[in-house]
Amino acid sequence: MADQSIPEACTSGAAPAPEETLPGNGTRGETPVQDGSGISRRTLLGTAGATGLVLGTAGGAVGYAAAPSEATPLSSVGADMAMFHGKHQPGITEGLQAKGHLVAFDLAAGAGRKEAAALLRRWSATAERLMAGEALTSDDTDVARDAGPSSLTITFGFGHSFFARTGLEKQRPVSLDPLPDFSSDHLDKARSNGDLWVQIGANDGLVAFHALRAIQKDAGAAARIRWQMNGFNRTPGATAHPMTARNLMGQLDGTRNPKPTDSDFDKRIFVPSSGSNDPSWMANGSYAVVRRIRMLLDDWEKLSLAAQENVIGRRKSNGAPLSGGSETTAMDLDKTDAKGEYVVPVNAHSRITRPDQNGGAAMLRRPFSYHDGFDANGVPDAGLLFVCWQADPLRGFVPVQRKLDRGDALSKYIRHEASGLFAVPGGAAKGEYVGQRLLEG
Ligand SMILES: C=CC1=C(C)c2cc3[nH]c(cc4nc(cc5[nH]c(cc1n2)c(C)c5CCC(=O)O)C(CCC(=O)O)=C4C)c(C)c3C=C
Ligand SMILES: [Fe+2]
Repeated sequence: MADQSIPEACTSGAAPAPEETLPGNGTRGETPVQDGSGISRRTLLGTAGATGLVLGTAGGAVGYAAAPSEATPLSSVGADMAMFHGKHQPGITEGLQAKGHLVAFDLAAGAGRKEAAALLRRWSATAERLMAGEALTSDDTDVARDAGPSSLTITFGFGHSFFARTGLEKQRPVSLDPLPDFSSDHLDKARSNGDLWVQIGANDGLVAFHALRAIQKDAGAAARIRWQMNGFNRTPGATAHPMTARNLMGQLDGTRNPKPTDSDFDKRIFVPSSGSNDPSWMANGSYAVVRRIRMLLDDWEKLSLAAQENVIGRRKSNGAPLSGGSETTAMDLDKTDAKGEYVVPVNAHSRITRPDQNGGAAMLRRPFSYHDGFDANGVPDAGLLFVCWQADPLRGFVPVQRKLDRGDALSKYIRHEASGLFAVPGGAAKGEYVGQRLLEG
């Protein structure tokens, strides 16, 4: 298939054109740029190639301009912009970004609801500016200058412990109850959970770091970093056509992700505005399960290609099911070989994770790969920052992970080392900050 795992549904047009540049150090970022046909600039560029220069009405889209004369012309990679305001927070349905930072904070001793509200207000203002490709209002470090918005997204969530710290226990969703223990867990508590969670993604490493640093500085005395993880994916635009991303085992990973065009997508991924057990402040929100999953690459890479393909149940080259066809062909679970054995083994990861094998359980996987160096013996500390999104973790991640725990062929080659579960509220309306309905409700 020639489709990326997650369509770039929420990406707007591009950075503002030069004539939209504001005096001072900011650019006006709220208006997606459209050509006369109403097609966003991103759509046009998608056919022209992702590295082409973005031409605006006055000659070129610009990012981070101190003054028009200093504006840097951007390619579509730099100009692409996700919207901060909306029904859902950004960073859930957009395509995978090249760089990611996952960071959890704990509120400082003495910080409560008031300080948390002020922090979310600061964070939201920062996210809105940076996602629009604007500089910070004060003390900007210039790290992201010249790079444009680069599809930056900043997403905020609340962990189970946040609610007792802020006296908001009555507002804590039942879905935030701790995940069950799984027999294969090797979890490091210091790198798990946290009061607050921030996911930063961008298609430029400097833009992502700049956002991370700004978010950390905004925390001030109100919250301290509990853990931080850094990840990456293939740079969008590296291939002529969008393709499903590969992970560090070399597999196409994301083929069977739910698509925003699926009729039941919203129901599976987002909390409805009414009719669920969730508190009203979670309307249009989602639950993120975060797992740092180390890949035992030295063992994995010793396997033959055929053995690797049996572990997943798909061809490594093109992601096609072992039962035949191409990446998008439906898997034939009943197909047998000459010996009468299933061609997709009974413990193949792709067989046992399917919604139809798990009471309909589905999730949107939006991971980053990570590599944190090699140990003294040359063993890589590398794997997947597995982030999955669902309306209800008890009907998404939990049943599937239970199943994997009982007999996934992949489990010999991975180790779950950290875990988090976060309630990610719906998007902020104009003039609102993320989580306002919880903190001021
Ligand atoms: C509990 C949920 C899951 C964990 C943990 C998980 C880890 C994990 N997965 C891969 C690689 C692949 N996963 C694939 C499919 C797939 N995986 C899950 C869930 C978890 N994976 C689901 C729900 C699915 C889709 C099932 C379906 O609907 O058919 C695939 C196949 C291609 C694809 O569909 O994406 C690969 C490859 C790794 C390497 C990994 C841990 C490191
Ligand atoms: Fe998987």
